[in-house]
Amino acid sequence: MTKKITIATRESRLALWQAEHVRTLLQERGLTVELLGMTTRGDQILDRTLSKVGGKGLFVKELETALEEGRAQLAVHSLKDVPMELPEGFELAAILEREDPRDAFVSPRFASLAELPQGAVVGTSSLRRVVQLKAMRPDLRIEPVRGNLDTRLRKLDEGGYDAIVLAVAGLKRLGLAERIRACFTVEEMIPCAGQGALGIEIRSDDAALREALAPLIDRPTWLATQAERAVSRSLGGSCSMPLAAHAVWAGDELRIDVALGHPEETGRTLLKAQLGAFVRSDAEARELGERAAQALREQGAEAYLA
Ligand SMILES: NCc1[nH]cc(CCC(=O)O)c1CC(=O)O
Repeated sequence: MTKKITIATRESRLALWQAEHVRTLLQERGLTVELLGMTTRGDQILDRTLSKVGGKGLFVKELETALEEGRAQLAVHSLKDVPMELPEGFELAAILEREDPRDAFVSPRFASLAELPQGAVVGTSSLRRVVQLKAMRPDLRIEPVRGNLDTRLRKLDEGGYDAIVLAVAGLKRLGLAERIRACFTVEEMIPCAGQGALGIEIRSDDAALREALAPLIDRPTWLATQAERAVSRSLGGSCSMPLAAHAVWAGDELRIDVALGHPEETGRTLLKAQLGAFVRSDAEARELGERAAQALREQGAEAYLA
């Protein structure tokens, strides 16, 4: 592959960091890479709740059109924003080594969730975070906060919230780690499927590029996120549901933690399960995820799925 490769990317600071990161990795392998910045529908309507306007797929659609039209050859995504089923003709060619998958507690005044006074206002628009926060602290008032990372931090600093919850990985990538007051453990606040990992999407017919990207695949992350995404897919696949799924390796064993809350009655009992298996293949990883989804069903998940 001597041809130039173009990466289609959203223009948020986080998306650009991620695209630059992949550019550097490819340049280190001797490839010539440039970026094509694009504003997606998702970026244009950041003030409305995403689940109400069509979900996270809005962020990837325009990038896929650029791949389809040959204006770019690959797109870099936060894996957690990638729908469970990609459209016909596209695939994830690589998943990179996962960064810190935890969620962060960010506050100008309080050092941790435990220090928040009764009835404090916490900002998050993620239903997954809402249901887990309510399970820990039913007294909190949880308010939506939308926008990219810089916008959300600004809204916190302007005094609209006592604290907000954000992904550690995004804050670290943007050099904002000093804003983190405390990190939730992955058992306290189970991350969503794919959190902290980057996925590289290509056209399925681009075999040469698939081969060029293969060395970037981190096999442990690949298998762990296959299991996590299988949970979501098995329960109906919407990325806006209050579902958490996070898998970690303990030697050759992959252990997965899952949690499901109710999308409207967010204070309802959180369904939780923890399973493990020795996993060597994609099929075994997906089977673990499906068993975890089944464990949630046995606890009554159907009543929680709209
Ligand atoms: N939903 C937005 C989004 N997509 C990816 C990240 C951070 C990076 C990651 O988790 O991989 C964030 C910000 C956040 O959830 O706080």
